[in-house]
Amino acid sequence: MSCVGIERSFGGLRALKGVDIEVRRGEIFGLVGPNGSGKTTMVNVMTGFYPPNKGRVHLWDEDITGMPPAAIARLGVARTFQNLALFKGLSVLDNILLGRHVHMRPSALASLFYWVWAEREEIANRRIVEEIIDFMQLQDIRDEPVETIPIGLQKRVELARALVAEPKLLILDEPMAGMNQEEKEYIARFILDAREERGVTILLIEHHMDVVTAICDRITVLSYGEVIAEGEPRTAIAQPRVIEAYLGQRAAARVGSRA
Ligand SMILES: Nc1ncnc2c1ncn2[C@@H]1O[C@H](COP(=O)(O)OP(=O)(O)OP(=O)(O)O)[C@@H](O)[C@H]1O
Repeated sequence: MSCVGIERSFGGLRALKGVDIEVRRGEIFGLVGPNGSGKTTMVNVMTGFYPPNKGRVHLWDEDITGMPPAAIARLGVARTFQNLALFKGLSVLDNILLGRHVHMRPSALASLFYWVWAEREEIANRRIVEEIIDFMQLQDIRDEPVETIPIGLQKRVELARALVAEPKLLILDEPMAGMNQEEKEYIARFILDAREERGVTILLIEHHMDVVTAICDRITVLSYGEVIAEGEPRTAIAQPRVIEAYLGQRAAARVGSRA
């Protein structure tokens, strides 16, 4: 995916001020930056939730600028959200099955050839869902109501739901938020395996710098809606502008906590 000159404002606030980002096929790409720097807004632009005010978004060779989210999802872009977006009251399995909806046919047409298609589709959907449940090691809790399992596992279910869509590009918005070290390592392993075994390109928004430097091939660092560094993770985060941006945030937090 390549984004060129992306601008996006909310009222008078310029959340993105001409951002260029290129995610190459097959890589694990990190999008980092202090709170409020524009990471989620950028992902919303990429996935069609917020069309940019200026700039173009290409998914490999196709210009997808301004396309609605459902159309972009059908082209192979899946995402998880910063805050969990699972359906309470449904089981783990049903939540994961919902991730297949991008591949389901329009109902009127499907009903015409219902018996032929429905059966074939059902088999295909089940096969991929079972494969992903295995891959994400969720067999033991597949029938549990999703709200009753621990947060770390709920995050894994969300990742599974995104993977059953068989995306070409998977965008993960802070998949490790609120996790302990062991859970973080688990998710990091799954991300690496998703790339190796399933050929998925990954864009990762992540605050844990140890994870970013361990698994990302390249990163872009945003601050106040602008790119302040990019490239190999260790080199990029060691740049003075990046250190300054993060130190500024910590200082602001200290002042805030004293007020
Ligand atoms: N829907 C919106 N309406 C108004 N302002 C918004 C909206 N979405 C984001 N913003 C503002 O745009 C700026 C960038 O926010 P964004 O959520 O993209 O940052 P972020 O880097 O993802 O932050 P965090 O790490 O805290 O999630 C912030 O100042 C935020 O308040």
